[in-house]
Amino acid sequence: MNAIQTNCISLNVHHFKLDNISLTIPNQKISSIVGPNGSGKSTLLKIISNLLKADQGSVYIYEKEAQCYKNKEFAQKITMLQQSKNQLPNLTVKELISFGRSPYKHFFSNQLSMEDEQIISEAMQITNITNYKNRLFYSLSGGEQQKVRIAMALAQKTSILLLDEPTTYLDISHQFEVMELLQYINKHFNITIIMVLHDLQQAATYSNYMIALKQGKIVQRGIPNEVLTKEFLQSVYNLQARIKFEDGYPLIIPNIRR
Ligand SMILES: Nc1ncnc2c1ncn2[C@@H]1O[C@H](COP(=O)(O)OP(=O)(O)OP(=O)(O)O)[C@@H](O)[C@H]1O
Repeated sequence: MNAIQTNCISLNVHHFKLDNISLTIPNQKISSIVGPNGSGKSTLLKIISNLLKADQGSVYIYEKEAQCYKNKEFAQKITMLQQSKNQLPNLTVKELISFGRSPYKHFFSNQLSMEDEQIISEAMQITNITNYKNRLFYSLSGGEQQKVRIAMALAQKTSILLLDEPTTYLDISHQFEVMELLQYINKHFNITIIMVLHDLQQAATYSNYMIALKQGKIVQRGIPNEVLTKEFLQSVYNLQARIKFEDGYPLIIPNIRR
């Protein structure tokens, strides 16, 4: 079974059109959506996560149409971490993570159950942020904040996690820390991960499947080694470059005139 399937999704936003997107996202794998700025990656992620409604087409989550899920049921299946800039709530780390339990609460209950406490504590351990649990979220560094957001998503106990540019604004070591954490979550908890990434080297290294958009259309999809080629860089990014592998890691070396 696929985690997600979209059938002929289209959406017009002002001068932009997301055009006839049909794709399948494999279950329990890591998939990345790549493509130039403004190609429609975030828009596609928002449609999948029900934050935006397509003009045409349909989204299926585990073979059930997204529109047919009740809100709480949907929030127990899929969650999305949006781009992180300017989202600095005045809450402690633990308070923020406890919001991840909202889809499991009764209408009249605000109390955390023993089970909630255990799940929150486990989410903090996995992401290695237990020491910050009483710190105010806004006082943390960008890398620490991103781990808290991932912990909140883990506490939500969904089987699908969407992330829009999870490593933007992070230094190179925190970028790899986040990618390794996502890989760990995928492997140990079988969570399907779908992320929008700009770094093609990281996308190819950490993903099982890649989808490339350009001007609102899918232009490539497949396993990373087949997608990331010099022809792909030329046609999708208009970049002349060669790709070299060092210990299995792809290095994109642009043709720069010196
Ligand atoms: N609410 C909106 N109003 C007007 N235009 C929008 C809106 N949302 C998206 N767009 C336009 O749709 C196009 C695709 O945007 P989107 O954010 O999906 O691209 P992206 O591939 O994620 O870009 P980036 O890599 O720069 O984040 C852009 O041209 C953008 O300006």
